[in-house]
Amino acid sequence: MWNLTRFASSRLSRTRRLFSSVIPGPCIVHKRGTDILHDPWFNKDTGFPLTERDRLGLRGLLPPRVISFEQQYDRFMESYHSLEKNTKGQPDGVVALAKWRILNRLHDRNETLYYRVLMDNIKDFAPIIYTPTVGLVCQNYSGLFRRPRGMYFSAKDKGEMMSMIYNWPAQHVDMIVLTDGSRILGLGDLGVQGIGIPIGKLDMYVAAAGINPQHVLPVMLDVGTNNQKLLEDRLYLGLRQPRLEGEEYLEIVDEFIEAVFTRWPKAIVQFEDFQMKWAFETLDRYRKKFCMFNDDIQGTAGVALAGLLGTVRAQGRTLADFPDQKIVVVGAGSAGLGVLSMAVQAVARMTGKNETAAQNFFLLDKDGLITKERKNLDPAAAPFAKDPGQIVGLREGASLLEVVKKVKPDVLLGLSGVGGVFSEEVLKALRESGSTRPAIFAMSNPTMNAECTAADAFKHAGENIVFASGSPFENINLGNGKVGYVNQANNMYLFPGIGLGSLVSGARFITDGMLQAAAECLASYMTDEEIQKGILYPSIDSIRHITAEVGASVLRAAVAEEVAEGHGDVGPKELAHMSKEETVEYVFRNMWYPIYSPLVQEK
Ligand SMILES: NC(=O)c1ccc[n+]([C@@H]2O[C@H](COP(=O)([O-])OP(=O)(O)OC[C@H]3O[C@@H](n4cnc5c(N)ncnc54)[C@H](O)[C@@H]3O)[C@@H](O)[C@H]2O)c1
Ligand SMILES: O=C(O)C[C@H](O)C(=O)O
Ligand SMILES: [Mg+2]
Repeated sequence: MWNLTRFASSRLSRTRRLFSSVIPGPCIVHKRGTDILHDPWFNKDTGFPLTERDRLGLRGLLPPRVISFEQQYDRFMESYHSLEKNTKGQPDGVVALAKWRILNRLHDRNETLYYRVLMDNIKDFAPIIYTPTVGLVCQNYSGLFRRPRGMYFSAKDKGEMMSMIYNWPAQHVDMIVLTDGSRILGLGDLGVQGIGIPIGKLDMYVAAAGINPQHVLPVMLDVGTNNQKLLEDRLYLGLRQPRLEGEEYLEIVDEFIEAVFTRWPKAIVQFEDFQMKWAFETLDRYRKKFCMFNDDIQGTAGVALAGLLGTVRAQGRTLADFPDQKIVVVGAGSAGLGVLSMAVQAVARMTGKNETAAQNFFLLDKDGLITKERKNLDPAAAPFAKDPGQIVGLREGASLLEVVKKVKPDVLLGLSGVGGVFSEEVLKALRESGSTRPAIFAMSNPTMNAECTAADAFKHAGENIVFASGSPFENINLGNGKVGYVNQANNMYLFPGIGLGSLVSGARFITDGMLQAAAECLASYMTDEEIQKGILYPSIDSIRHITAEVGASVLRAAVAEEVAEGHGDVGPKELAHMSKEETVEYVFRNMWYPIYSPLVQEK
């Protein structure tokens, strides 16, 4: 691990020093008067200095007193805290949506202030703009909709996308997160309402990776929905038609991809929350041609692998013992299969044997244990299908409880989207597994879809477990001063660094080596002391720091694999000559930091 000062606290003065070299130079805004006040990219509200009020036609459009950024910040936080106080005792969903609304209003009004409060309070605000509240927002999006954000391409826009892409006001776009809304978290097909996910992911890109918010683009590809409830909802804002399938579907995605990379050839596209068949198909179709990745398959895999390697260390063993871990994966979808392939590749690298690399992994889907006897075995799951004879009595379709009792696994990893499948019996059976420190990864989102709660895990599987969930839970008080630590095993620890590293290296595409480098960086980030306590991932407070390190690892892998073409003034040769520390500094230097930049040139 590199010797960098942790970025644990985000108090402003320290952070400002770190970023002082990257404060953008004066930018000239061509707008005037109320057009500026209504543009969240440039708006400073009461913070416009007098010179800018004079020269941008703002005099008289604002109350006379100029309020400092810090005062504006405090004012927002005060109103946020009074909202917290006033909504105390109300149902969780009502409170969560009220918090989302107040943040969303700021987002729509003043992005600089919004991103500063988000960055500084990421632990409190991530659960609102990201999982779990973003799930509730998507479920209610048509009713909550006030102002559009991002772009919407629908099946009705066929043939028009190349011209539509030029409707986006920014000249320059770095990061695009794209969904078709077909598998939003564990909530299923939410059609056009899924746009909340790309918005939330890109908020994390700004907060964690320091991507300039003027250079991000959330995109919804609306090809219809198969959600009957939405089709019948009079408020539903998407196309009222069943989802396109087959070639018709792919033609829409192809057209969008062509339009995007024609206008912004250097952009990175993150595919998010596509149903499994299209997640794999589109990844296969585009990954060797464009700079894109699928977060649910590839980002999740790296985060899970880092957690699995951390688990071995938490058991007091060395990483060389990883191939001996017995791991049960529940959920054979895009995320579960992504995790398994990366973990099996890691075992194959460690042991030098491909044939036996999958032997300690057990895969279940909604029909139970997947074996070679499975009828209509999905080819993507086939490499992980068990030989029914491998463990006596382990039959095709065995239930999770049977599997846990027979296999006695070290790890139970859930990516099923089904809340509560790690039942009391299953957790108690895990307790009997004989593992020195069993691990439970209840990775499905949002909270109600988690395979079990943190409290149930510690209660039924024992206090000695390692626990991680996809959505946040509070740590568990185990009494006598002992804490059951709750990790958040969420792809947010990797996707911002994968995107950023690809961007600042100017990668032509995103290779397996780059993804592996990201996972290894995250895996090696934690100290032995932290790991012994059961802490597998960094605190979300240090997300910018870990993202810079991940980004730098991805960059170095891109250079090593000769896909880096350079970024801005920095060519591939310069990238290749950078030391490890220099790559981290370079990545930091490329991060945007939310402060008001001058909107007029000094006279
Ligand atoms: N924590 C993270 O970073 C992260 C990342 C990606 C996905 N996820 C979550 O993982 C979940 C699944 O995502 P996906 O893209 O793989 O979905 P998917 O629809 O592609 O796959 C779901 C899988 O779960 C299986 N399944 C359903 N019910 C089951 C049951 N009762 N027992 C066992 N298996 C069952 C299905 O057969 C299918 O194989 C979602 O809730 C998503 O939010 C979390
Ligand atoms: O969105 C998240 O929180 C993680 C993941 O991408 C998911 O689909 O659940
Ligand atoms: Mg996702």
